[in-house]
Amino acid sequence: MDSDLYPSFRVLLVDDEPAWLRSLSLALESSAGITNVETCSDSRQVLELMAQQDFGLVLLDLTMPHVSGEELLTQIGERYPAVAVIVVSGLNQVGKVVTCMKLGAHDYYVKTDDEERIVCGVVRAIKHLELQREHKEMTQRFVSCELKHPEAFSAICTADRAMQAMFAYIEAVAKSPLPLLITGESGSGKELLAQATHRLSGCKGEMVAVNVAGLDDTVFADTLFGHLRGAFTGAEAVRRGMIEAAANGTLFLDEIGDLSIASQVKLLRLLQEGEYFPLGSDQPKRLKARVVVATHQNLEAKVAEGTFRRDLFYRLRAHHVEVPPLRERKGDIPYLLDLFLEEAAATLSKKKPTPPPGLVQLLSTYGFPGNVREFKAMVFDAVSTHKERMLSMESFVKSINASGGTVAERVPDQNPFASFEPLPTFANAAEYLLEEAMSRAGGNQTLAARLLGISQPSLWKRLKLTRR
Ligand SMILES: Nc1ncnc2c1ncn2[C@@H]1O[C@H](COP(=O)(O)OP(=O)(O)OP(=O)(O)O)[C@@H](O)[C@H]1O
Repeated sequence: MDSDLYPSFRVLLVDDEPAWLRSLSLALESSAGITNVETCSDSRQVLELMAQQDFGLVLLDLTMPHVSGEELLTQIGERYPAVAVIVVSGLNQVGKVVTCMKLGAHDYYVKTDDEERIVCGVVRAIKHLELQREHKEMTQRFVSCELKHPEAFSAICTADRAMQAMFAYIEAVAKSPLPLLITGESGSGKELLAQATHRLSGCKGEMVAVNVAGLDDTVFADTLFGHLRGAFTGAEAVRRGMIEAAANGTLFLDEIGDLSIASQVKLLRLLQEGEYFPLGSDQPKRLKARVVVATHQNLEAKVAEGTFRRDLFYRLRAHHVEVPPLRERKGDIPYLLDLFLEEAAATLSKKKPTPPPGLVQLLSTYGFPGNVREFKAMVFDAVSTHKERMLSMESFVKSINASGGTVAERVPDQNPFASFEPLPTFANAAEYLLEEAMSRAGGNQTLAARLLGISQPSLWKRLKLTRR
């Protein structure tokens, strides 16, 4: 990109009249030095162009053949919420202006307006976007810095770099009024992160958690919005909704990926309009809570298959963190083991047991489909049944085998045989592998078998063959 171009992002002018496009680009350049401009006279090409280049601002005509300006405005708003759109139309109608502003237009000008006015509006929009980009960059810079409030994350035990970066991001966006989406596998710690976000938000109210999975649409509306007395048969008293309970605090909606389409519409309207009606009331109430949502589902895939609304998805992921599964942060295993041994011993009024040598290595070979929750339950189970000073490996091996014994995927970065010339024979390679596994497992056959992803009898047979 030519650094002499202004602004740093591209500005797209869309109009079916090439003469108007030429005249407007000339005015932008001569009056305001705006040179980073692209023009497009075919509305069908707009989204394709936007997918290819970094546009920050679009000047959009409304009445065009093929795709109308209003339709484009909607699609740009959905796909590129950070891009500002200024409508420049021949239509001088208040109704049109209101519709466009509702669809998310940044500003509206009539073509007959003084050209200078339009240029000034574009300059203002560019300044606004530059500030926004600067803010975003600052936020990203925060991510690499140390935490200002590590105590907010004290309940989350981790030494993982990706987790630390996520904490820094959460610190940077915790005070934002926009929603935060927390994704990650079940049991990976999403609710703990929601609590940390609430603590950092500085909000005086409570964090109110609602698990929306399995709520039918009426129960969802009643739970969130509440109702007046007599709103429906059986509504004998006023019910305060969870939104009100979370006023000046955080409304945490868990399992958002399971929300029915009808309830998705209600949630979208709540976020768009910032107000809601308790059932049976025609008096709107304001949403005064920060909304944080979580799911273990892949929302992008759900949007693609049509079971989650695209517009709601974009609204919810104004800020987004993805919690890595435990198998991708194995370095946390010894710390979590120590924490859970301590917690289990305290809960069960026992002395904290010593973990057997090789336990961390055994656990590192396991994929933990249930993540930290599963690990915690495993440790509590082992501590509750143990009798000696040293914890037995047996309970862990049983738990792993009972869950199907998934061995974590371990693909070496490089083929270890790539540099061999000549190649070892199959028997030689197997022998070296067995020897290495036994040495790493400290002679423990159960562990060595897990390291190799084979059963213990199968390991025993192979050892017998090689030792002949
Ligand atoms: N890093 C961690 N340190 C200590 N405890 C943790 C950690 N991560 C998770 N836990 C514990 O694991 C359990 C599950 O955590 P949490 O409920 O936050 O997971 P989740 O991702 O919200 O699960 P779900 O998707 O099922 O709602 C809780 O008991 C929590 O305290």
